[in-house]
Amino acid sequence: MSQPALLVLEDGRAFAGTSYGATGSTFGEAVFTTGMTGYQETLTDPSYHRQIVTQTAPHIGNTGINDEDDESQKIWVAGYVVRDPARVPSNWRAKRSLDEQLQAQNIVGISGIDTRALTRHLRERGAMRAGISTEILDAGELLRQVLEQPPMVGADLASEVTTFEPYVVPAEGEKRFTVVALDLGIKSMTPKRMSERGIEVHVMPATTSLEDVLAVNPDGIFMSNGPGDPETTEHPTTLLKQLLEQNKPYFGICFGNQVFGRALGLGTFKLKYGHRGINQPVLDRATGKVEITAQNHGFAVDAPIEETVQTPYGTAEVSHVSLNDNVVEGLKLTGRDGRVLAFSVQYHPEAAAGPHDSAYLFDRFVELMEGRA
Ligand SMILES: NC(=O)CC[C@H](N)C(=O)O
Repeated sequence: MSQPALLVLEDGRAFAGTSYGATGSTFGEAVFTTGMTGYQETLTDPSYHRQIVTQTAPHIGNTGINDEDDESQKIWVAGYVVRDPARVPSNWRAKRSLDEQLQAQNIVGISGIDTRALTRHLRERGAMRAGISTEILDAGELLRQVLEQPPMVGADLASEVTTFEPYVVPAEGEKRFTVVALDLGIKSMTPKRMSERGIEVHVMPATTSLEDVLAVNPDGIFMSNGPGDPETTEHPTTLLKQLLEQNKPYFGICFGNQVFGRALGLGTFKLKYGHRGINQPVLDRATGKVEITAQNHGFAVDAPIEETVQTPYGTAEVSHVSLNDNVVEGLKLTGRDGRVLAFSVQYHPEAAAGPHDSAYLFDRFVELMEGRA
């Protein structure tokens, strides 16, 4: 049964609506995503841990929930904000409604609010802490609790989403390469995209030691997407520095781009409201081609776009930029031998959900390993 629900932002702006999914109270960073489709992949992306996600698309839930498209074992968003939920889901793969799935996983949501006004507010004021409740309908009291929550800046969250035990995703067809994928919040489509290319992927916990990485004799190293502030990635950053020192080819996605930036000595910083959606234009600076990409990031690498950066491992440069706001969307490192050693992107070539324009990056990783095999 739907009940009254309240959403309060940390600056006091409040939206009254109707409960969606589970009842109760929840807190997190309020962000918005512009994806018209792909809500199942969004909800189950571990990078959304501790975030209250607003969908700018007004109709959500139309295709229900299926048993194939989850990007991890569960829904990670802290809360969910939808304008107008589908009353009757309809899709040949649907097994249940989104509302039922949110309830089953105890995810508190709110519907029936003006998500356009909320999005415009977040664009103007920036992503901020928020709370949704069906129990505390007094805005002042809910605000008091919102202000007690920890901010996203400084949040070390990879340890809360990473796998406890290593596991192997076998290569499809003939095995060509072995890759260690450090799981900072990995989406299941990422190892799949590698295994399709003959890569045996050893997914390992975020705290894995250099010895344990080298024990499987990897041809390449991968670091995944993940939640939280990249300034807290001390262990993965140190590990990556050691692996670059040993000339191990590297590919990183999203958090893996930020870890790479930090390993190269660059800084990271929080964007005002981030990039989230599956319609984000990115320029490949080497080819001049534009890709439409899937994105979900609130932080970015601080690097000079027109200049190269000298690092202990070779020369680094910005390979991709956002065409919306010029934010760094990719990095490339040319090793001391003059060949590309490592690269990463801030966006999501695994495209789950999202357009497949950037799938070539997985091929580029294969080429990188071929060149160094
Ligand atoms: N999807 C991700 O890997 C996000 C990385 C990081 N947590 C950010 O918000 O920028």
